[in-house]
Amino acid sequence: MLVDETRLHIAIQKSGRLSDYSRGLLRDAGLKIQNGKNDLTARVDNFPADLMFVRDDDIPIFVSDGVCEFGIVGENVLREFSLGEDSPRFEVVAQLGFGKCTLKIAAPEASPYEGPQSLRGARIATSYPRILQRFLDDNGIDATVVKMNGAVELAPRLQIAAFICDLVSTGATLEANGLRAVETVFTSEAVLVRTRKPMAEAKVDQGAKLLSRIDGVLATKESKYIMLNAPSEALREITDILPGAEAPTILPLHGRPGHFAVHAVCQESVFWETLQKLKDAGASAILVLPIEKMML
Ligand SMILES: Nc1ncnc2c1ncn2[C@@H]1O[C@H](COP(=O)(O)OP(=O)(O)OP(=O)(O)O)[C@@H](O)[C@H]1O
Ligand SMILES: O=P(O)(O)OC[C@H]1O[C@H](OP(=O)(O)OP(=O)(O)O)[C@H](O)[C@@H]1O
Ligand SMILES: [Mg+2]
Repeated sequence: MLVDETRLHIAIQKSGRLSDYSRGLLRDAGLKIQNGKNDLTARVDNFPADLMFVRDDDIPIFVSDGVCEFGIVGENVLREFSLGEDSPRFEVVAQLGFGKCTLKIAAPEASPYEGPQSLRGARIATSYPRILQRFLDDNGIDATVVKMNGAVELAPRLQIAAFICDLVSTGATLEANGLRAVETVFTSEAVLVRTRKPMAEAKVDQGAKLLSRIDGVLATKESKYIMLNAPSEALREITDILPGAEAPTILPLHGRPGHFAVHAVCQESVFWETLQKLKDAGASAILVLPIEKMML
């Protein structure tokens, strides 16, 4: 499969925090993925692409080497990889809006903390030694980085280290382990990466198509189609209120002189407060519709 010069290879996490979102995104982009939970690859029936289901840590190297032209991975994993490479050969082509988390340094709840200087001479356990070391260097702190591959939150209790540096989203894991965040090191979300290694012309074209579809999927997530009626004197105020709408369509209403229908694609969230403002400005019959597909 890997020698096929016409099919794209896309690496996504096999099982973990990003797996379902990654599959969901590709499905929304129209790719029919057929495989069982234990398969390591899947052929896409209706697009010239094959999926590789791998550990997330392996995705940067696969994309950098060009074994896979695309990958979906957390910025945290990409950064850790990049800090160990002279010239990683990939580029981030889309921020995907899921897998949002923050790499934080945490300390036992009871221990005192007075800023980064409290880390001097301490042992800090992490699965992200390069990102942590860069943070320490940037802050002029001499500390010992202890590499752990998982269950990092246990390190203080096991007296392996006084501090940890791990991913946090809700904070529930820290709390369950009697820890509190003291420093923010790196903020991350899932991204789509593309190899910088030269690829066959057919793949360049297919890659552009894939990216255009994914951009469309991402755009529809926030976007809504708004329809409303309004008297001519309210049109200016109403079009100013519409969030992220460029060039709305304005059509005369049949049988109601001086009244118009306004149609617009809003590329920002439309909240109830916005609808109230539109109504107060004179709009009526306001409809907000989801957008299923969009090609920009
Ligand atoms: N609590 C969280 N909330 C949101 N996103 C997270 C969270 N924890 C991790 N992530 C993001 O999801 C990615 C995958 O996390 P996961 O815990 O599934 O990785 P893993 O255990 O290293 O999996 P693998 O077996 O693929 O190596 C992380 O690299 C990070 O970008
Ligand atoms: O702030 P929270 O919402 O509690 O999330 C943080 C936890 O999530 C991640 O682990 P995950 O649950 O993905 O398991 P893993 O350690 O096996 O990768 C991370 O390593 C933390 O342990
Ligand atoms: Mg991993």
